[in-house]
Amino acid sequence: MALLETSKYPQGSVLGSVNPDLASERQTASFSVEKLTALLDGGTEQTRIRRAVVEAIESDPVFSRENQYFQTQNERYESAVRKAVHLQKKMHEMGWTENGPEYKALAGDVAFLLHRVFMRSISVLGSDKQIAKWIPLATQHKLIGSYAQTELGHGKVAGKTAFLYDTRLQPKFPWEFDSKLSATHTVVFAQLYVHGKCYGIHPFIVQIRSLQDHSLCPGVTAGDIGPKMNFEHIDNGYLLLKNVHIPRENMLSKFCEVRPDGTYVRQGSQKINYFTMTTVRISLISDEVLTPLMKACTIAIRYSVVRRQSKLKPGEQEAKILDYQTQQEKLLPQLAAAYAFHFINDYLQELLNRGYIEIQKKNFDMLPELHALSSGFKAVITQHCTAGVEICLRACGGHGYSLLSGLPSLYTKILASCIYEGENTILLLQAARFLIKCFMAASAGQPVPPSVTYLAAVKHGKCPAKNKLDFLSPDIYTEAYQHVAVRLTSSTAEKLQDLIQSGVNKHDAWNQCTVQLVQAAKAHCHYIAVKNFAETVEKLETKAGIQKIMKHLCDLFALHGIFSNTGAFLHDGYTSPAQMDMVTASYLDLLAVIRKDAVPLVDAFDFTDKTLNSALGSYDGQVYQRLYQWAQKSPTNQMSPAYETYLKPLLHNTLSKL
Ligand SMILES: CCCCCCCCCCCCCCCC(=O)SCCNC(=O)CCNC(=O)[C@H](O)C(C)(C)COP(=O)(O)OP(=O)(O)OC[C@H]1O[C@@H](n2cnc3c(N)ncnc32)[C@H](O)[C@@H]1OP(=O)(O)O
Ligand SMILES: Cc1cc2nc3c(=O)[nH]c(=O)nc-3n(C[C@H](O)[C@H](O)[C@H](O)COP(=O)(O)OP(=O)(O)OC[C@H]3O[C@@H](n4cnc5c(N)ncnc54)[C@H](O)[C@@H]3O)c2cc1C
Repeated sequence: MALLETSKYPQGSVLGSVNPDLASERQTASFSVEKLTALLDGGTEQTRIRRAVVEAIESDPVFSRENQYFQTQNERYESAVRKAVHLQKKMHEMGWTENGPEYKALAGDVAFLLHRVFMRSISVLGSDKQIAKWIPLATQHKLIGSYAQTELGHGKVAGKTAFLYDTRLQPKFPWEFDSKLSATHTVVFAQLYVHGKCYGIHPFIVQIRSLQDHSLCPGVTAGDIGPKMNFEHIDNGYLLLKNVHIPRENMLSKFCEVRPDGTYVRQGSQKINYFTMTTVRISLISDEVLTPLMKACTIAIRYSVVRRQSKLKPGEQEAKILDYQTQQEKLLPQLAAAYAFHFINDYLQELLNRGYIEIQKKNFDMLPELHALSSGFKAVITQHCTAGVEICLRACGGHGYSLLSGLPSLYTKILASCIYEGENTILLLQAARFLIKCFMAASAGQPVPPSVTYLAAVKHGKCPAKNKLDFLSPDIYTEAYQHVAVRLTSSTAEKLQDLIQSGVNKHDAWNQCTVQLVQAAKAHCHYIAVKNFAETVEKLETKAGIQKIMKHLCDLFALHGIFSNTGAFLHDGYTSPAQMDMVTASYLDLLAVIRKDAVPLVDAFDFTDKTLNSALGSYDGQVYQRLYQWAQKSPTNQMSPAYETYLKPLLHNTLSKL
C-alpha cells in the first residue's frame, strides 16, 4: 500500500478544495450534468425530492456512517436496528411513504430489509381483509416480518415444509433475514395439504415470537446462521417449525383459499403464488444492484483521474491512470452498463406495473413473460454488475482493496444478489424454458408475447456493415444481437428435440442442453437490453448534449458485448473476421471519446460523499489525505495486547543478543 504518499499532502491542508486533476475533468463536460441527473431521477422534481430526503437523512447523526468500516457484527446490527427504528419516526415526521426514496438514501444500512418483502407478499398475495389487518400493523412496526422460503436442504421452493389443514406443520430450516433477534412474524412458503391431498406451494403468515416478551412461540426454534461475507447488519436466521398451529385465515388468499369445510378454491394460475419473487426480483435491481455499480464507477473513475502513475511519453509528468487505454477498457464499459441497466430497469418496472394491473383484474396472461424477463434480467444484471464492481475494485490497485475505499463492501454485498432471490443459473434456466416454449409456438405460427416475437423472424442473412462507422449504427448492432439470440435459442431447441426424438428421456435431454440454454437466455436479455438502450436514446431530447453522450454509451455497451463474445457473433458467419476488426476499431475509438466525459458521467449519479463513504471517491478528489485521516480512526492503531504478550518478549530477547 502506498500510504506513504500522504507525505506529499500534509494532513488536512487541502481538504475542502477540489483536487485540480479532478476539477479540470469537470470543465470540459459535453453535456449538462444537472440535466442528466434529472433524466436518471425521472424529472427535476424527483431530483429535488431525492436530494431533500438525502439531506434530511445525512444531517441526522443517528444515520451517520462514520466508523462503519471499523464496527463489529453486533455493532453493525445494533446500529442498523437503531437506524430502522429512527427511520420510522422520521418517516412519520416528514410524511415519507414506504415506497419513497428514503431507503435508497440509506441503502445497505437499515435493518428489517425483509420486513419489506413480508409486506410485499401480503400486499400482492393477500385478500383485501388480510391486507386491512396486517399492513397497518406492519407499517407501524407493531410486528416485524421476515420471509422464510429457502430450506436447509432445498433452495428451490418449499420441498419439505408443509401445512396440513387442521392438522400439523412440518419443520423448516430456511435462510431468512431479520429473524435471529428481530422478526416476530414471517411469511412461510409451504406445501398445502387438505384432507391428505397436496395443492402445491402456498404462502402462510406465521407468528414466531410473542409480541409481549419476544420469546419464541411454541414449536418454533430460531437462531442466527453465523458469520457471512457481508450483511453483518442483518440477522439472517434459521427457523424450525414443528407442530405449529396457525389459523386458516393466515394462508394468503387473494387467489387461493381453503374454506372452513376444507374446500380448496383457486382463481387463475397456481403460479401466482410465486408472484412475490417476481416483484422482488425487479424491485431489488435499482437499489441493491445498480446503485452499487454506480457507486463503484464513481469511486474508481474519480480516483483514476487523481491517481498518477508512470509516464505516457518520456519527459512528461506522470499520467492520470484513466489516460491508459487499458484502464479505460476496464472502467468505461462498466459505466455504459450502469446506464444500459438503468434504462432496462425502467422497462421492467413499467412491464411489472402493467402486468400487476392485469393480475389484479385476475388476468394472468402476462405472468409467463413477466416471470421470464424478471428471472433472466435479475440474473444477467446481478452477474454483470457484480463483475463490474470487482473490476472497479481491482482498477484502483492497492487502495481499492482497503475497506476505506468503500469498494470491498460494495463487492461482498452485491455478490449475494447473484444468489438470493433465486440463484442465477436457476433463473436463467427459467427464462430459457419460456424461450424454448415460445420458439416452438412461434415456429408453429402461434402468437407469442411481445418480447419474443422476434424469435419467429429467423433470418439467415449476413451482417451488412462495410466499415467501422457502420458499427455505430444501432440497427446494425441490434440486428447482430438479435441474430445471435435467435440462433442460440433455435439451435438449442433443435438439439432438445433431436435428443428426445432419439429416445432420450425429456428430463435428461433438458439437462444435456442446459449450458446452451443458459447461453440462449443471456443472449435474449442482452439483445433486449441493447435494443431498449438504442430505443431510449432515440427518444431523448437532443438538447444539452445528453442524447449524444447517451448514444456513445449505448454504442459502447453494444460493442463491448460483441468484442467480449466474438465467438457467438462469428459462429455461423453472420459477422466476418474482417467485420470483427471493424467492431474492435470502433469500440476502441469510443473509449477515447467517452473518457473525456467520464467524470461528468459519474457526477450525474449524484451521490453525496456521505453516501459513497469512500476515501477514494469523494467529490473533491482529496484521496490521499482522506485515506490518511481515516486510517487514524482504526482501532488497530491502539497498542494491541499482542505486544505485551508476544512481541515484547520476542523483541527483548532479540535485543539482548544485539
Ligand atoms: C419488496 C420491496 C422491496 C424490494 C427490495 C427489498 C430489498 C431486498 C434486498 C435483498 C433481499 C434479499 C432477499 C433474499 C430473499 C430470498 O432469497 S427468499 C428466497 C427466494 N428463493 C427463490 O427465489 C427460489 C428460486 N427458485 C425458484 O424460483 C424455483 O426453484 C423455481 C425456479 C421457480 C422452480 O420451482 P418449480 O416449481 O420446481 O419450477 P418448475 O417446475 O421449473 O416450474 C414450474 C412452472 O412455474 C413457472 N414459474 C416458476 N416461477 C414462477 C414465477 N415466479 N412466476 C410465474 N411462473 C413461475 C415456471 O415457468 C413453470 O411454468 P411451466 O413451464 O410449467 O408453464
Ligand atoms: C444474503 C442472503 C440472504 C438470503 N435471505 C433469504 C431469506 O430472507 N429468505 C429465504 O427464504 N432465503 C434467503 N436466502 C436464500 C437464497 O434464496 C438461496 O440461497 C437461493 O435461492 C439459492 O438456493 P440454495 O442456496 O439452496 O442453492 P442451490 O439451489 O443448492 O444451488 C447450489 C448450486 O447448484 C446449482 N443448481 C441447483 N439446482 C439446479 C438445477 N436444477 N439445475 C442446474 N443447477 C442447479 C446452482 O446453480 C448452484 O450453482 C438468502 C441468501 C443469501 C445469500
